[in-house]
This record gives sequence, C-alpha cells and structure tokens, in this order.
Amino acid sequence: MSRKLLPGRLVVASHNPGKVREITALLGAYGAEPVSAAEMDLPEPEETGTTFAANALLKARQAADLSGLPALADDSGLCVDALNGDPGIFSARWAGESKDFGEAMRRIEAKLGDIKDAPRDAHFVCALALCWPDGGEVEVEGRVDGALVNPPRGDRGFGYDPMFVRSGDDQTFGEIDPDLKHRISHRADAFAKLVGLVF
Ligand SMILES: O=c1nc[nH]c2c1ncn2[C@H]1C[C@H](O)[C@@H](COP(=O)(O)OP(=O)(O)OP(=O)(O)O)O1
Ligand SMILES: [Mg+2]
Repeated sequence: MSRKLLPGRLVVASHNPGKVREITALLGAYGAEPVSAAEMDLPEPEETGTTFAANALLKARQAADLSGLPALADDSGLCVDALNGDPGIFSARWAGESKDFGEAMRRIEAKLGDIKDAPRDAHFVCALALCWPDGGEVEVEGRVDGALVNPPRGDRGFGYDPMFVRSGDDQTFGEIDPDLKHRISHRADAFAKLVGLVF
C-alpha cells in the first residue's frame, strides 16, 4: 500500500537514542515533526518477529495504535557472512541488558576466531516500517556492504559502528562524520526508498 504522508506529527517508534538521532536528522527535510517513543511514553514491545521487516512492522503498528499518530519504526542489525548472518535480528540482544556493544563486538571476533581464514565480509540491514492508525502500512529495506575491522575504532556512532568499514572506505562508521553516515548507511538507503513512496 502506498500513500502520501502529510506534514505533521510522526512518532519515531524506537527506544534507541542513536537511531532516534539518525532518523530525526533524516526526517528533517520532509516537513514531518518527529516525536519520540520516549516523549509519548510508549512501551518497548517484545520483538517476536523472525525477520527485520516483521519486527519493524510490529514496533510501528503498536506505536500507531497507542498514539493515534502515524508511526515510523526501524529494525536493523549487522549480518556477518562467516557467521551465517548472525547477529542479524539479534544484534541488540547480543549486547545484553546492559547494552554492552564492546562485549557484543568481542563475541563476534571470538566466533570468527574459531573459523579458519574466516572471511570478514558483513553488511548492515535496515527495515523501516511506517504504520497509520487506520491500518495502512508501508515497509522498505536498505543495506550497506562492508567488512569488519579489529580492534574497533571510533566513538562517533553507536552499536557496531566501530567495527564496520563500508566497501571502498578506510574509516569505520564510528570514525566518519555522522552527516556522511546519514548519506551512505543502510538507514539512508531504506529512507530513500521510503521517501519515494510516502513523501
Ligand atoms: O547504524 C548502525 N550502527 C551500528 N549498529 C547498528 C546500526 N543499526 C543497527 N545497529 C545494531 C545495534 C542496534 O541495537 C541493533 C538494532 O536492534 P533493534 O531492535 O533494531 O533496535 P534497538 O533495540 O536498539 O532499538 P528499538 O528496537 O527500540 O528501535 O543493531
Ligand atoms: Mg529493539
């Protein structure tokens, strides 16, 4: 289903401050007034889906139903080829309750270390879902390909950014200017597709 989003209030249905920051920056140009899930006091739903798309839709649907406003959710993660796509949809869960991504990155390295000559190719995926209170919904997916570096470098991003270098680049997503990340990331790729459909 495709439709136009009129300018107005839009819930950014995420409890991750790093994502809310990026999505708010990406929305800036489109006349939408982002309101965060925290500002609306929305609960964090359990992510029971088995795909990025299903989890993005579940988060956006709950926020739209509870708030009565259109809601945009992001489900994303890092997929490592040699680990059969892990951590994938479990990317947030690998960091545990304390959201320790240093630990999650060490876990990836430990698993790669167990595989002889493991290739270091990886990609980020971002599913964006936009749901309306009347039941309408749109879902798109973006991706960026790259490789993992060890040790991780840079503190300008969030999550797994310090270990990821986009194909053809030298700096990690943790080192590059955040404005540049907003133009080249999996989230930017998904956003460009969403904008084509609804703005
Ligand atoms: O650009 C990114 N740069 C680095 N790491 C990233 C990125 N994008 C996703 N990631 C990783 C970390 C994040 O925690 C997990 C997503 O998990 P995911 O469930 O979609 O988000 P979340 O639980 O952090 O917040 P919420 O569900 O409230 O939107 O993947
Ligand atoms: Mg989550």
